[in-house]
Amino acid sequence: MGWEQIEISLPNCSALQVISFPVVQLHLNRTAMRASQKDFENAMNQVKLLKKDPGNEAKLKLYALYKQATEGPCNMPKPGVFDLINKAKWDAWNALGSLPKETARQNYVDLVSSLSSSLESSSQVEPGTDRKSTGYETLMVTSEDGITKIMLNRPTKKNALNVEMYHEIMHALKAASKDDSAITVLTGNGDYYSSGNDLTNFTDIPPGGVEEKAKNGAILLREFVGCFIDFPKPLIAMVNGPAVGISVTLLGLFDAVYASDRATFHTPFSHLGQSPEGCSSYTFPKIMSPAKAIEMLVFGKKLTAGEACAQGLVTEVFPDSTFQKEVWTRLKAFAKLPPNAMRISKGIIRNREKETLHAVNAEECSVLQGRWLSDECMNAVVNFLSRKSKL
Ligand SMILES: CCCCCCCCCC/C=C\CC(=O)SCCNC(=O)CCNC(=O)[C@H](O)C(C)(C)COP(=O)(O)OP(=O)(O)OC[C@H]1O[C@@H](n2cnc3c(N)ncnc32)[C@H](O)[C@@H]1OP(=O)(O)O
Repeated sequence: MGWEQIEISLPNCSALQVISFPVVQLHLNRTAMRASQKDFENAMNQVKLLKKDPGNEAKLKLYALYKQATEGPCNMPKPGVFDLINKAKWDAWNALGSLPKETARQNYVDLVSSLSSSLESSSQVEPGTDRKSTGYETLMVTSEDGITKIMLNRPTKKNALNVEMYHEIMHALKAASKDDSAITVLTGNGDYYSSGNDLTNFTDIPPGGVEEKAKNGAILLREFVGCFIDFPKPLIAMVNGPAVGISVTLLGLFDAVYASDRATFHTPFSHLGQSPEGCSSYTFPKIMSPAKAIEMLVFGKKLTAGEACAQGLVTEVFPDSTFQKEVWTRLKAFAKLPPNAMRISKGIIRNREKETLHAVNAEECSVLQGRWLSDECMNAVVNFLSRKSKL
């Protein structure tokens, strides 16, 4: 059997997003199959024509089904823990166990067919989603009525923060600090506020290896959190849905946090082999008491919006059905207040803590740099990427 590999190039490429798709010339026994060779070949051609990224989970499933359909059960040695992409592919193939080749072939055809229709219909339902609308790839930034709104705009990825998004948020915050708006609002597009750090950030390892990756990650994170510490105007979070990881920890640096009653607040750092960031090791114990902070940051307790409000992390909770209307009405009223008075008052309240916050930020980033190199962290990332675990 002859076969070759092609790679589909996708926007926002990370290592896992260039998982190879197999293209084969098959010489299969038609009579033994439920899906014919022609169906299988058509399905493989259809994959190449997909206009939207089907996502890593689907790509791994396609890879695994293709291997199972053409070679049978996984017979390769298991890749090492740091070989993230090959390990994710191996895990996906191995998970199919002794699934018969014919069934794998049929499942491949069915999966491609469902992907083709769902990707087509989702692009009809949400035109513009995930597309550049304001010069940003991962954000929608608008400024009106004295309010600059920075909206995280990767709804299909639950607004996970990829490296590009970290850079774009820093850029947007710096621009907002200088524009003529009175207040700045951060919110999410879609059903999530944010699922936190994009775990595929861990996959494209530079020539300097994982150490260099971790070092660059710590530099990026320190600069990113620093922008929140230094932001001079009232900064408000509109938490429209569940929030995870760094999107939660940063809330301690906001001046008001309004949440939908659909929102939840989850910092599963120990589960991920990681440690707190966003200055939360300092702000959370102050906001909610050390014991409550430890429940969240060490034991990964997920809070409802009501619980987060009772503990002081959230300013006020609104029913999801009226969340947008009520909060925007309030924000528009805030934005009419004299901007200089608001900026100066925020400064008096926040400035004396700034030096401490920068020191905490530096320490948290340095600790995390070490954590990212640990087996605990690597295993958690691999497990998520190979779909063995979710929060
Ligand atoms: C070493 C270099 C580092 C460089 C970066 C430096 C800065 C890092 C600083 C911060 C470090 C850590 C802080 C954190 O934020 S830790 C928290 C990390 N987040 C998670 O662990 C969440 C993982 N996601 C999930 O558990 C689930 O997706 C969910 C959020 C519970 C939602 O589940 P669902 O069933 O409703 O939806 P699902 O199908 O899983 O998701 C839809 C698609 O979105 C993708 N996706 C969601 N969240 C993430 C994520 N955090 N990272 C990457 N991808 C994510 C998911 O994979 C689906 O994609 P696809 O359709 O399969 O392609």
